[in-house]
Amino acid sequence: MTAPVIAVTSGEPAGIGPELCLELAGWSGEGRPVVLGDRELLAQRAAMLGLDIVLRDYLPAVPAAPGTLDIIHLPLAKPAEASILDAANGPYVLALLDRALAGCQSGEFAAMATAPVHKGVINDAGVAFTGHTEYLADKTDTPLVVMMLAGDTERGPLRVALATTHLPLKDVPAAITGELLERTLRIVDADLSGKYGIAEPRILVAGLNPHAGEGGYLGREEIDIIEPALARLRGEGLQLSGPHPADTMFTPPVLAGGDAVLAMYHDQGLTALKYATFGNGINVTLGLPIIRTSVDHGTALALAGTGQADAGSLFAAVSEAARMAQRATARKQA
Ligand SMILES: NC(=O)C1=CN([C@@H]2O[C@H](COP(=O)(O)OP(=O)(O)OC[C@H]3O[C@@H](n4cnc5c(N)ncnc54)[C@H](O)[C@@H]3O)[C@@H](O)[C@H]2O)C=CC1
Ligand SMILES: NCC(=O)COP(=O)(O)O
Repeated sequence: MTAPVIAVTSGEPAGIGPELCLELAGWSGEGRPVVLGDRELLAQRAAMLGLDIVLRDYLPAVPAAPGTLDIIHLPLAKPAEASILDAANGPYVLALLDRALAGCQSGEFAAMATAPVHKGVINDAGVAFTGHTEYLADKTDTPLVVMMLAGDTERGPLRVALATTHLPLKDVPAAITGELLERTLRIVDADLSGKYGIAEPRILVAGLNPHAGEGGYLGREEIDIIEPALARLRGEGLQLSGPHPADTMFTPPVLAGGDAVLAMYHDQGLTALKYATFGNGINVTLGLPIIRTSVDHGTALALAGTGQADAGSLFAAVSEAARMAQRATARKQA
C-alpha cells in the first residue's frame, strides 16, 4: 500500500506551527506529510533555528527524501515575525485550511493534520471563527461534528469527546439537549468503529452537575435530559454507561469500562485529558466527510522561534491521520 498523503497546515505564522512542521523533514513514520505554508516563512524559521533542511515543492511522483520537507507554497499577506500576531495574515491561515480541505475532497490528500491557529487574530481580521472544528463543519455542510481529543497513557489510550465545544460556560446547560446528545453519541459510536476500528465501542457519559446531580438535589439535567437520551440510544444497541460523576470518571477503574468518554463541556473533559497526555495527545474531528486530526495545543506564541516547542503532538496527529486513512482504504477494498 502506498503511504497516504497527509496535508499538514502550518497554522498561525507567528506561532510554533511553522517550526513544528519543519521537524517533519525526512519523516519516516506513517503516511507522507506535505506541509502547506509560505516557503519564505518556513525557510526563515529554519534559518533562525539553524536547521539544515531542503524545502522542496511537493510532487506526488517524487518520493520523500531524507532531510527534505515537501511543501505546497501559499503566500503570506505580510512577512510574519515569530511571536508577533498580525491580523493581516488571518486570511492566509484560512487559505491553508481551504487548500487542505479541497485536496482531501478531491482525493489529492488522504487526510489533513492541522498545526495550531490563533482564534483571536482571525476574529481580529474580521472573520468570525471559533475553531477548525466549526470551520470545517461549515465548509463541508456538515450539520454536526464532534471534537474528540485522544492520547496515550501508561494504562492505554484515553479518548475524550465533547458534547459542547467553544461555548461560554454560562451557555452550556441550555445547549445540552436530548437531541444533541443523541446525535453526538451516534457520531462518536460510528467513528470509533469507522476511524478507530473498534467493533463495539463502549462510551462513558459524564453528568453535567457535581455528583451527576446528586439525585436531582444538585441539578436536574441528568434526570431530565441525559438519562432519557442514554436510554433511547441503548435501545438502538449503543453501549453506554452513565451519567457518571465527572470528578471520578477519569479514575482508572471507571476508565477501564469504556473506549471513550463523552464530556458535557470543553474543560470538563480536556483538563483531565491534557493532564494525562500533553505532549502526545491529538484532536480529531468526528463526523466530517474527510479525515482531520490536529495537535492538542495552541500557538504558544512565547515559544515561537525558540526551538523549544515539542513536536510530539504534531507527529502523533500525522501518524493517526495516516492510520485512519489506511483503515478507510481497507474498508473500501473489503
Ligand atoms: N488546534 C488549534 O488550532 C488550537 C489553537 N489554540 C489557540 O492557541 C492560542 C493560545 O492558546 P493557549 O490557551 O495559550 O494554549 P497553548 O497551548 O498555546 O499554550 C499553553 C501552554 O502550553 C505550552 N505549550 C503549548 N504547546 C506546546 C508545545 N508544542 N511544546 C511545549 N509547550 C507547549 C505553552 O508554552 C503554554 O505554556 C489561542 O488562540 C487558542 O485558541 C488552542 C488550542 C488548540
Ligand atoms: N481546545 C481545543 C481547541 O481549541 C482546538 O479547536 P479546533 O481549532 O481544533 O476546533
